[in-house]
Amino acid sequence: MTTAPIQLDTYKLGFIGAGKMAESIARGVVQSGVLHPSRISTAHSNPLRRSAFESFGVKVFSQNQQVVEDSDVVIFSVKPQVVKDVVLQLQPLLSKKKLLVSVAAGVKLKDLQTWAGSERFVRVMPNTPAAVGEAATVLFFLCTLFFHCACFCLVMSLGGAATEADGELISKLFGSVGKIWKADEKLFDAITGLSGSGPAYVYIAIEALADGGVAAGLPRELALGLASQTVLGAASMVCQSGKHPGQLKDEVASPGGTTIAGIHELEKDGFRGLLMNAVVAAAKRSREFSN
Ligand SMILES: NC(=O)C1=CN([C@@H]2O[C@H](COP(=O)(O)OP(=O)(O)OC[C@H]3O[C@@H](n4cnc5c(N)ncnc54)[C@H](O)[C@@H]3O)[C@@H](O)[C@H]2O)C=CC1
Ligand SMILES: O=C(O)[C@@H]1CCC=N1
Repeated sequence: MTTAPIQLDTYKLGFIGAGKMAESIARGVVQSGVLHPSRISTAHSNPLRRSAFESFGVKVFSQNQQVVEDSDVVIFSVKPQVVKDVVLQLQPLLSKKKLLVSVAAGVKLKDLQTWAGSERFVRVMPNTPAAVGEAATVLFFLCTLFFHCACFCLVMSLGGAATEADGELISKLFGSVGKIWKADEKLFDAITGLSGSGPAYVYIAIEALADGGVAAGLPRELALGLASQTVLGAASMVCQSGKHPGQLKDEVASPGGTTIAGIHELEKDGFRGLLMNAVVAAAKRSREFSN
């Protein structure tokens, strides 16, 4: 049975779970111009959550069912602990005409498809810098085997009812709020521990760098501005220079200078190991969410 294509220029997007991740995606998508806010909806009973979305033109219903009925693409953005109940509750409305997406950490695609009674499901691991168009997003979807122009095209994997066009739609949507990658689902826990949770590690680093500036005598506002711009600049150098971060680090550390004195302190206290441990621990926690 062929899957009805979703019209790129008219489809409507709904979020089940109007929280921080949903808001970040919605803000980024609207900011990018890919979707007008009138084509986006969600539902919440909390006035603060409602006004957060209504403030940039998103329609806020009172019930999840209304969101599903109003949407062609439905993003499940509730916590992993509740996603099963939420999908099961909405299952009667999740027709094959709708493209379903989950951003929930650790929840496996096969389980999502079972609960939804639909294989037209895509797993996505974004992060909150989507709100400013700088997300790191990874996609995984099972796609049907199909022949295209007499050549054989095996996209990702077999068995799903998501189509290549569905994958292109999701790639365009999340590509509008940052960079996208595709990866096998078995990597998703590690991906979640690194890029899903990673912004929080960097926020702590920025806060600590600013505290260091204050400890060295800087006014708080100047210290925070310098810390955040330094991290933004360093990340931009890695993304744009094509150089390895180790080389970029060596380019800053002058012999007998200030930087190597600071690096020595970091290395003495296991800075690298601490960051590695954070990613590994978050990936482990993500694995705990799967059935
Ligand atoms: N916050 C982040 O940086 C990231 C979050 N995620 C994933 O996104 C999902 C949401 O995470 P957050 O936005 O951080 O959590 P959140 O707690 O900010 O948002 C979840 C929202 O769902 C609502 N909710 C709870 N039960 C509901 C129900 N039955 N029907 C409708 N809404 C319901 C809650 O009131 C809350 O507003 C999680 O699965 C998480 O793993 C993925 C990547 C990054
Ligand atoms: O902390 C969490 O569980 C979510 C998933 C990745 C980032 N935030």
